[in-house]
Amino acid sequence: MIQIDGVSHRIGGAPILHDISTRLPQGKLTALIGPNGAGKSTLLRLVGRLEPLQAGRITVAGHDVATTPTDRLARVMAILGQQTAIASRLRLSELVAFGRWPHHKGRPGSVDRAKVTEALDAFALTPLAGRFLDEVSGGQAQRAHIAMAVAQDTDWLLLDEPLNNLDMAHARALMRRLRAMVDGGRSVGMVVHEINYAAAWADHVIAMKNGRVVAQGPAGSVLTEDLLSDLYDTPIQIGEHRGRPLVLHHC
Ligand SMILES: Nc1ncnc2c1ncn2[C@@H]1O[C@H](COP(=O)(O)OP(=O)(O)OP(=O)(O)O)[C@@H](O)[C@H]1O
Repeated sequence: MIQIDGVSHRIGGAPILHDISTRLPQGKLTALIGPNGAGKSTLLRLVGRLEPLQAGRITVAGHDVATTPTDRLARVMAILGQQTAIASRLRLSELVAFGRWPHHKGRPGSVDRAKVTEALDAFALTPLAGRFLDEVSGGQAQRAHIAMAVAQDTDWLLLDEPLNNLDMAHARALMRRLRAMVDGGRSVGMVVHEINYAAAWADHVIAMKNGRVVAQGPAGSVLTEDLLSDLYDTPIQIGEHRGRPLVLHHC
């Protein structure tokens, strides 16, 4: 479980997160939803220690993110943030291989190479493995970054808007893969904008607005017409497709 207790955060003096307490359950796919600027990325970055905690406490599978050594934490949790500032003169295979660093610390072995090959294959990147990042499309680069996080082979995987730039087929393939990882015992937390991906695949949903958690629980209990209409300040209807909620908001 990821436990978040009393987390508040300011950027340049401006309050961004207000006393957030929530949890991401173990062995589930958790979707963080909410309008632009709600604080989803900031919260995920604090969990993934991409930003230092200012107030409150976060533990990941019992490891306090404020005090656990980086190499220990990197074998428990992989995080892919929204802004990835990685050198573009890097081949896709090299980028994905970075995911193995916490395991081999500079001396990759056969298991590390196998995991990289597996991750490249899983995201249909094998034919592009020798290309540089600035020689592939936005969606292909996005898949390579996700493959890097998956290659890290951690119990927890945190992804900030991983569906960005992905076409329908690759988005569905990613969600199926994340679902399979969760069904195999891993835990996933992801920021999702396209609400129907949360509706179709998430077990647990955390809804945020104005730096606060406004609802949390099983997908079916959070993805209701009233709650989503309030959350996004827009009229939303909920239908049903194959026993899951289908969110209608296009007209
Ligand atoms: N570096 C920064 N400097 C100043 N304000 C920031 C900075 N980063 C984020 N913020 C502000 O913090 C708030 C929360 O941003 P955050 O990116 O966490 O929201 P979000 O829910 O992930 O939004 P989105 O869906 O648009 O990605 C926003 O009001 C944003 O403008």
